[in-house]
Amino acid sequence: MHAPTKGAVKGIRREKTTLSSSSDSEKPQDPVHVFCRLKPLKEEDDPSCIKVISPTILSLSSPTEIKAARDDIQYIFKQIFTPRTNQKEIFQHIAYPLLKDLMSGKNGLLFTYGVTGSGKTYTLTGNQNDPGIMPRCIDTLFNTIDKYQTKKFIIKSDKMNGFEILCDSDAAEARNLEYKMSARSLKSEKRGGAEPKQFYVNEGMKIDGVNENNLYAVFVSYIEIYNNTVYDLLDDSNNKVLQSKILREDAQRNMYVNNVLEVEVKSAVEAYELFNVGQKRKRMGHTVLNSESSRSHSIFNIRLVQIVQQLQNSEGNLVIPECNVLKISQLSLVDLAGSERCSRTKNTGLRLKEASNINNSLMTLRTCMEILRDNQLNNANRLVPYRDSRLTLLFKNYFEGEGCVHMMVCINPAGEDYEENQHVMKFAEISRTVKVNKGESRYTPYRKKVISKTAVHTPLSSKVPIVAPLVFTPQIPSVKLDLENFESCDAVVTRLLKILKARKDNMFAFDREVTTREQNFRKQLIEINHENVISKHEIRNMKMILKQAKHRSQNYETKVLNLATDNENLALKADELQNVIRNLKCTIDEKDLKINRNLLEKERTRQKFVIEKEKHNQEVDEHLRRQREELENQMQVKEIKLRKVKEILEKDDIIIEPIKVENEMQTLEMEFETPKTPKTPSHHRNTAISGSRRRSRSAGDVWLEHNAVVPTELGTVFQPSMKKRKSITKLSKASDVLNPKQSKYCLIAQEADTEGVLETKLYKADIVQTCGGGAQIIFNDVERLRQESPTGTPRNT
Ligand SMILES: Nc1ncnc2c1ncn2[C@@H]1O[C@H](COP(=O)(O)OP(=O)(O)OP(=O)(O)O)[C@@H](O)[C@H]1O
Repeated sequence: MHAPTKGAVKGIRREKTTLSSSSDSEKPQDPVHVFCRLKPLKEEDDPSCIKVISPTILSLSSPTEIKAARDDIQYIFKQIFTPRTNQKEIFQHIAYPLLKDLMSGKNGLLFTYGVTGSGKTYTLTGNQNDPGIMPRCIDTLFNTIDKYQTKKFIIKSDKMNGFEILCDSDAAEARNLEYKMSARSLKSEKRGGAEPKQFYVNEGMKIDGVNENNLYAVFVSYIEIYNNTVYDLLDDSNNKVLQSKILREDAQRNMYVNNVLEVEVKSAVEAYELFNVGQKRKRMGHTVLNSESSRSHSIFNIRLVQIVQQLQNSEGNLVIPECNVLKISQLSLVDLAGSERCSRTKNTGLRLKEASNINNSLMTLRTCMEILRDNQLNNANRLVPYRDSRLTLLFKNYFEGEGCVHMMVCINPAGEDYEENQHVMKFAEISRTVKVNKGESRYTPYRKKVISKTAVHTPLSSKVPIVAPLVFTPQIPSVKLDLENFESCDAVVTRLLKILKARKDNMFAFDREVTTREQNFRKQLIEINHENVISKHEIRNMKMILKQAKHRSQNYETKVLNLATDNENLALKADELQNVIRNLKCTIDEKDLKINRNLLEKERTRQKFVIEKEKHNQEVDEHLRRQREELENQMQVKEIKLRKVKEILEKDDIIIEPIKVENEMQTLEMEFETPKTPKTPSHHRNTAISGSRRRSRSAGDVWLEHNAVVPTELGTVFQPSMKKRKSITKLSKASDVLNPKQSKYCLIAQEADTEGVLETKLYKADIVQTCGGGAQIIFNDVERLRQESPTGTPRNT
């Protein structure tokens, strides 16, 4: 299988050899021609999902049960062929124009696309009674070039997607070899009882306008792409299993199958036989939907090579090309495997793997078409993923380079194919809008290796001077004597004598000439011999060089092969890495999703916490408010009590000396606080607001005033009333408490905080004499005096 040949050709004057010199961007373009063929329904009144509206428009409608849910969708094609259209009409409309292009040196691609069992193989191959596109193409081609063909093996594939011309003797040798081989195989066929060959009736169609000045040779190859691997169906290497082939790019960046067998065929029968050989090797399988389903994509390739004797120049006149040129064109007929839904086919195991590979490659084809269309419509520059599948990689040149592309969409209108037909129609719709460059005739120069036997000259022969033949003169004439006439006899004898005399005179000169020539000849012989020896030596050297060159070329070939394999492996690795990248991207996406989910969760928790906090703060505030109210209530109660104490004190005529208020700005707060400790027995409990009895009693008590610090002068109104007292700063001697007159003890402590609040605490106690002669101090009251500065200035204490 070889890809279309394109690109400028070295060594040829363009104006003489190519018909167009426009740049790629200016090249005229053609859309992909998309045709549609409808397969006959099993029964005429079976429900159909297709309605033909016009020769170019059809509508696809859903089967009856879900019809209400969706509307009919219309699709446009270049031409629609109804079930009544026969194979010949299909050939004439679809393949004939491509054959014409082939004859004029342009490339063409024709492929069938559709759901499994929709009639792709039937359209392309047909059967013995009703041949399809492929056999008709071969017939028509050979009917056209019949007597203008080259002798076999004059043109030979160079195994690098190009062709070369062999000399007559090499070609004859190759023909002999083939003849012997075919005789041998014929014998073995006869012995083995080979299968009868299939033939069909050639309808004698021809293509008009063949250039009778050119010589033609046809080469065919047949490959299949099975599970994304390329195989040569005509492989003659006697291997039991077909070896996979790699795809390579030639010097003009055309894709081709490396080492594929291209067989030169001289008749339609030969070509069709080869097709049958390949067909037997093609992977077919039985599926639920088709008893003979193609499990691979198959590509039958016809390459036409023309030895161009005359060319048309830009004015349309015929001219003789300046150098030998070949015109190479090809037509690829592709039978794609059918797209299928596994749920319908119920495939398992190998069939399932095949189906997934088929669907993947068709998916890649669709993606390529979509991106191509996007690039063309929107001037985008997206990378077309040809490399994702062998199928698309092989046909890359058709979509990127030159060549007319025809696509036959095969449709089974049966209702159960509705869903799959929808996908097929969408693909057809996309393909219809993709444009490819219009095909152009391309020419390749070649060097003819013809060695004409008549023209063989040794280098010496040209040096040898042309010498006149050596003749001994004068020649002796033939004489006739008339014996009856003595006089005439005498005259003749006299003439003869003269001649003999002259010959005798010439004899020495002739002798000399002979000797000279002999010497010259000898010299020449020696020279020739010498040259011969040199030539032999040279030939030996040349042979050595040739051998080395061959060796080198073999090494290069091996290297190239290895590199190609490496390249293939790298491409595979790249594919794998792409997959890894895809998977990693998926993982990253998943992780991103997780992170986002976590962030969301965190935010939710934070909001919950804020709400909780607010709630808690409200509760604390409420609690504090309640406590404050409670304290205020207690304060009110205490104030009432204080007021009552005051009234009592006023009644008892206790004079409280007014204390001069030094700072009018100072507010005075006096607080009598009863400790909230559990109540002590009543005889120890003497508070500042206890009854008048205690007050009057205490008036006579002697106090032991214990100032732990030097108290600050408060200058307050209320002062502890201790008329009789002894002041100490340190309780160090026992006699201080053992004095029986002292019955009261008061410890004075003062504290100031940073905001200027000064608090004086009086811890009051009874001094009780113990029976052991000691004394016990029992605390029973605390008086607190708080003094606040309205300015809040801290006081020095
Ligand atoms: N237009 C037609 N007229 C008559 N018979 C047809 C037509 N199209 C298809 N058939 C028949 O339908 C059957 C399936 O067709 P075919 O094998 O060509 O399908 P396919 O699309 O190549 O399937 P697969 O993708 O599975 O290889 C065959 O028996 C074929 O003869």
